Amino acid sequence: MKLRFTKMQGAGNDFVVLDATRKSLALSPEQYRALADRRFGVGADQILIVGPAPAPGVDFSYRIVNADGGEVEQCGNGARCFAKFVRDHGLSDKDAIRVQTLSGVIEPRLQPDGRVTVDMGEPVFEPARIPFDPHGLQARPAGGHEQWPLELGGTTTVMVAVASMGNPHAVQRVDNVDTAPVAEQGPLIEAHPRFPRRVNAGFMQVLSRDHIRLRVYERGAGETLACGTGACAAVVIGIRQGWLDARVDVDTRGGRLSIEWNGAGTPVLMTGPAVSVFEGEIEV
Ligand SMILES: N[C@H](CCC[C@H](N)C(=O)O)C(=O)O
Repeated sequence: MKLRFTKMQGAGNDFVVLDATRKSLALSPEQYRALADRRFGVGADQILIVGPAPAPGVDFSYRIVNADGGEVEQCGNGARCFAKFVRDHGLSDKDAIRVQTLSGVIEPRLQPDGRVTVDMGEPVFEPARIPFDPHGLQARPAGGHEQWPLELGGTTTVMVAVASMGNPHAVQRVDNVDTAPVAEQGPLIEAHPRFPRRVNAGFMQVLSRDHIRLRVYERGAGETLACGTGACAAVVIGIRQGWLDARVDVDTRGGRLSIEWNGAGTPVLMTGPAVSVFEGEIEV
């Protein structure tokens, strides 16, 4: 099958974007993996499939498939690229675009400076809704801002806090993201049995109450240069732990994301770049 695609990136998290607004697309996990392959295909962390409005009151749908071929619930950097894609391709002239994802409706808004702000909805912290199985673990400190001891085998136990932005995140605070054991611990956390749907593993360095550095070993993609939902998860966790204020700049290896959260009952707002790199055609 010949496919037209747009290659995009948001803070270095890169995507193959497919337009399924006029004609539905049903690719297999193998075909998605082939598209994402950085040697034999286009290369991407995720594939984004833009579809028509599934219901009144929503402008589009948008599906996300990780490089490993698995479909997932949400993608923050992808949401910004989605919004730029539909504007660049004349599919919408709106500034604020309501889009249905597997984890609900989100609303990216194109800003005059070219960045995109996304209302990512409210974070979730209850373990069962992450999902995370804390059975037999003692949270520290007990109470609303708990961290959990996660055994990684051998003598290594790390303290993680968990959150969902529609997709699951386990975040640990580290002294320096440059020396954090992302390559060693990332895969162990991602596939840890206490996360029945696996998990994105975040490593957060707190520089000040409004500035952090972050690396994320993503579920189904490995370490990416940036993770939008990971930045949201790290900030809301940092706010609950008392380390951060409501507005935080998140420096990732691929660029800066700005996150705002004003506490329980309010949505997380994420602002960052969205860039089209090239258009192409490929046989899959
Ligand atoms: N790997 C993620 C999906 C992509 C999220 C990330 N690229 C973002 O910008 O939020 C997961 O399996 O939940």
